[in-house]
Amino acid sequence: MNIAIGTTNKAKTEAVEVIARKYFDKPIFTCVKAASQVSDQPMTHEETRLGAINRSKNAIDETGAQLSFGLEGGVTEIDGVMYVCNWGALTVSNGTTYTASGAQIILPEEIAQEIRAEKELGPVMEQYTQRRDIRQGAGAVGIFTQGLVSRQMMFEHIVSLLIGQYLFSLTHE
Ligand SMILES: O=c1[nH]c(=O)c2ncn([C@@H]3O[C@H](COP(=O)(O)OP(=O)(O)OP(=O)(O)O)[C@@H](O)[C@H]3O)c2[nH]1
Ligand SMILES: [Mg+2]
Repeated sequence: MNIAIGTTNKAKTEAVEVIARKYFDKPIFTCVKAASQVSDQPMTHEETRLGAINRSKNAIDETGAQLSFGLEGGVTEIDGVMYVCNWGALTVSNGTTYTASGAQIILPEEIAQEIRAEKELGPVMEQYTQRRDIRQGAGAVGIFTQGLVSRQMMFEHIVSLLIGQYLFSLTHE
């Protein structure tokens, strides 16, 4: 099974590879920097979801794979409180696209203010933690849960939701 992943971010590619290996026979993964066609810092659920969908569609177009995953992180606000949010999309070569969203967690106000000032969360987290490339490791979700939930774990859950929908469709068409 040829599987495309619309990113080279390790937290995302590892999440897809760990879960997909459980359900597909000898999967072959191709990671491409697929365009999200949304801003580098999506600011709503709608924009984050669209970024995931676009990545999955662009990645399958670029690779000719049978399945393709797009994973996108963003933020959203409820009553003035900012949350990090996450969306995934799985596109099948027949054109069907499944979507699912993942965990959301409050961002400290000092971080939220930086995002409202149009900075990207990844670099803001590096500044906040004085650690490089948080975005490919623990992630903001990992930092603010004291390591209980890493960014990869969070994306593994979304990938399971996507593959589950795909497997359900195979038995209920
Ligand atoms: O450290 C982080 N921990 C997180 O939990 C998290 N969730 C979102 N973001 C950031 O929001 C922007 C869009 O996200 P994003 O989907 O484009 O991710 P990314 O840029 O890291 O990877 P990619 O674009 O190479 O696939 C990027 O600045 C991400 O760094 C996070 N950064
Ligand atoms: Mg990005």
